[in-house]
Amino acid sequence: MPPKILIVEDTESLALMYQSYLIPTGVNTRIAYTGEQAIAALEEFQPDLIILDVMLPDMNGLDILSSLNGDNSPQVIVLTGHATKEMAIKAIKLGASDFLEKPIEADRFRITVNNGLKLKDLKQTVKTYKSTYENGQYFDLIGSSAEMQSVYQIIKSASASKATVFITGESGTGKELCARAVHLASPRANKPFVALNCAAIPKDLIESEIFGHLKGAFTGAIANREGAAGQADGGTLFLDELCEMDINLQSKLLRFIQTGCYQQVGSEKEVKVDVRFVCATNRDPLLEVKEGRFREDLYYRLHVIPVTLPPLNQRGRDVIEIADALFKKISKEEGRSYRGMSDAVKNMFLKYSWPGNVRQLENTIRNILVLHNEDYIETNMIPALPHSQNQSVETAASEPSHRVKTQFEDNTPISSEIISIDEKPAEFSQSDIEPLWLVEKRYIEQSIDACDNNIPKAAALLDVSPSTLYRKIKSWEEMQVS
Ligand SMILES: Nc1ncnc2c1ncn2[C@@H]1O[C@H](COP(=O)(O)OP(=O)(O)OP(=O)(O)O)[C@@H](O)[C@H]1O
Repeated sequence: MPPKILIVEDTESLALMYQSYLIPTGVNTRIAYTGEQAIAALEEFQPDLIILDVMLPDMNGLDILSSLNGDNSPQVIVLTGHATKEMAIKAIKLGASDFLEKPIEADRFRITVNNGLKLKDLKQTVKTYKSTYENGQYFDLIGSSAEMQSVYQIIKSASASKATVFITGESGTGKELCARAVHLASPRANKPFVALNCAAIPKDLIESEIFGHLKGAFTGAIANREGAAGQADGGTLFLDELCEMDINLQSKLLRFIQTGCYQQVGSEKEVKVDVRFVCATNRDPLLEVKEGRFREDLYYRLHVIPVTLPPLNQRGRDVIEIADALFKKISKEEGRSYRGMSDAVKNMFLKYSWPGNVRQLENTIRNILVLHNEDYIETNMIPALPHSQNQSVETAASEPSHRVKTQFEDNTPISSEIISIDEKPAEFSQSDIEPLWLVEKRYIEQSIDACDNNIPKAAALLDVSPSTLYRKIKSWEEMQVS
């Protein structure tokens, strides 16, 4: 795909002249005559380079320059008719890659643009190089265990191809981070990465979320809207919790994957895009196929490069590496300082089973940092961690004190919230027993209520992902319908 260049210049004759200088180089250009048009084009056109006039009718071009700070920001060449040394220094300090004074001669203009594009490529290469497995980290995925290294290896091998990556793994194992790594390792890295969580979007809106809609296509469609497929053109479309997608919509998705073409809701017109698909599920996709909830042909179409993320408790010392990185990151976010953690804390982290995987570890670390001021993490600061199903209750309950302690195999007490079995209600009889799903439903509903219907917040406190709650709510609704 040719590089995209945005020319921001309010004098039409100059803008057209710059455009004509660039035509022989084969780049794709767009003109913005005002600051407002430039800001809209940044979002929509996603240029690799901007030629930016400083004096715009509605704003100063340097304000646009200073708002560009993302990793994938375009290179900027600033143009001015009244160059002062101070302004040049200011523009370079704000991140401009070069500065040209008007009137600009064609060859000089082309060389500067060409250098800017080379710099952009170099920046991307450095970024990819730096992010490729280094110090136990591959892009944003932390962990140097053999299990994770083989995941990195698969992503690397598949990076140049457009083949679909199918990620499976328990909730909280990092499927979304993995999908981002697939995108960042690929030649599409500086194009959009669009993530869509199929479980979090109501059934009747998902088609329009993926394909977009025309104004008036359904009640509430008050304007035309581009869907995720259109936004991801040239880049990567990540379909998270894919197995939750309605079976009827799966056939439209299959067609889209096969042909790259789709129709917006309410439109007959075919739209063609170039998208790489990455999808993820925490279900067993073959079981979903077997039970008729997931189309077999779609499964085989998508299941080209499978990546399985291991549960955190199968990644050896990764838990320490991730905990250390998260302590550093979250302490900064919370304005706390962090010096390190004791060996006893590391041991606890290594022995605990982490049923909620990295998400649970992240929540635990935030809890510690919010509730304690100390910068060195000791065992008494770790909150109570829930038992997972594979923990033998007997082991814990058979302690002399009849206390359920923790899941740590050395039975180290870790919390002020240790539950005493002796404290359970004495008169609990068979008639009090309710179906487990009902108890869970009531508890989740109460939790959502307590969080003023804020599902993501309730999910964080319940230590599950929001999609888990959306999925459960959906299944209860379906039970009511049938
Ligand atoms: N290897 C890792 N290194 C650092 N952080 C991680 C790693 N894996 C996951 N995380 C962090 O853990 C959290 C959960 O990760 P993510 O959302 O990618 O999991 P998931 O498998 O997609 O979960 P779900 O299936 O519930 O949607 C995120 O905040 C993510 O940044």
